Amino acid sequence: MSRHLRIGTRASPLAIWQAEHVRDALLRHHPGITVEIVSMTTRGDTWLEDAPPHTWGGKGLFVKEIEDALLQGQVDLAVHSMKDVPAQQPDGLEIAAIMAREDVRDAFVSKAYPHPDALPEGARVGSSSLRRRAQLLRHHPHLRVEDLRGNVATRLRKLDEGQYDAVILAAAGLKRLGLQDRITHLLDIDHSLPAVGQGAIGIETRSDDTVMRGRLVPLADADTQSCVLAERSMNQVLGGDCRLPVAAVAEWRGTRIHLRGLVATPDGRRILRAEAEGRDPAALGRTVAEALVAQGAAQIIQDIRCS
Ligand SMILES: NCc1[nH]cc(CCC(=O)O)c1CC(=O)O
Repeated sequence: MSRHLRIGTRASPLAIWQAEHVRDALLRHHPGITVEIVSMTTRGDTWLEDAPPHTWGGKGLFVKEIEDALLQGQVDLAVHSMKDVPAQQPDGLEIAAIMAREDVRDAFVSKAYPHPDALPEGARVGSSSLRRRAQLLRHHPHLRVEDLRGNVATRLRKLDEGQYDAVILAAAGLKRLGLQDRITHLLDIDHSLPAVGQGAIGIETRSDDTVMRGRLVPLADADTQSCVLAERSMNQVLGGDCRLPVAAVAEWRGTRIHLRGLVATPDGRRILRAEAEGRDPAALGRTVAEALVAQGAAQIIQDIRCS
């Protein structure tokens, strides 16, 4: 039983923060082990072409290389933002633990404008997410939503340089990096329904590594895990991933999980919504997905895939 664990992660400052967070929790729960962080560059990090993310092709742009390292035994764990993790893991791998969720909301960041309502006609808002674009345009059709890529610091720098009047980022990333002061306004969940898994950190291992799975048990947060499972179950039925305008957020309400889901056209003109409550996360996800499909969600997703 190895006492030296290697964590595979992307190299961005946020990914490193998350890997260190997992390392610190492992060291707290398992005195006597040592942990090494192995950072690697993924296709999602190096993509430079001027094509919108939903056309990049292939799911899991940010996780594939790390999963390969895990399968080949070069690392023992992989730490991901659950938002970037596809619905299905490759054979032999599984998400063994999901940690307690950070703020699930999207954050509006701007120097001149306190709120999206204050943006003038034609203002440039940076976001490469079709999900954020659609929901913003729904209420503010007069805005110009423009592509914005790079890690959190890069996106803020592009805002500061004046390339945009505002940008939208996950609150979780800003808070983890100590950049919460940059948040101008936290977007209400009903105005910007978050991405599936947003704000949650997942830890992936080899399915046959029972020792590692045992060590991860104390790091898991059962409430977050069931919420993210409900969101992912909805997404799996829809065949969605983080590049599509699909959103979902689940939360516990007493003894039941409440799940809200959304599918939109990229221009925000059509927004389908469904919600339900239940105790079984997977069944709840399917229920909400089926309610969206009944409203035409499958056709919207199909149209985007083929465009
Ligand atoms: N798509 C990249 C990505 N993956 C996870 C986060 C934020 C952290 C999180 O949601 O856990 C981000 C950046 C962003 O959307 O602002």
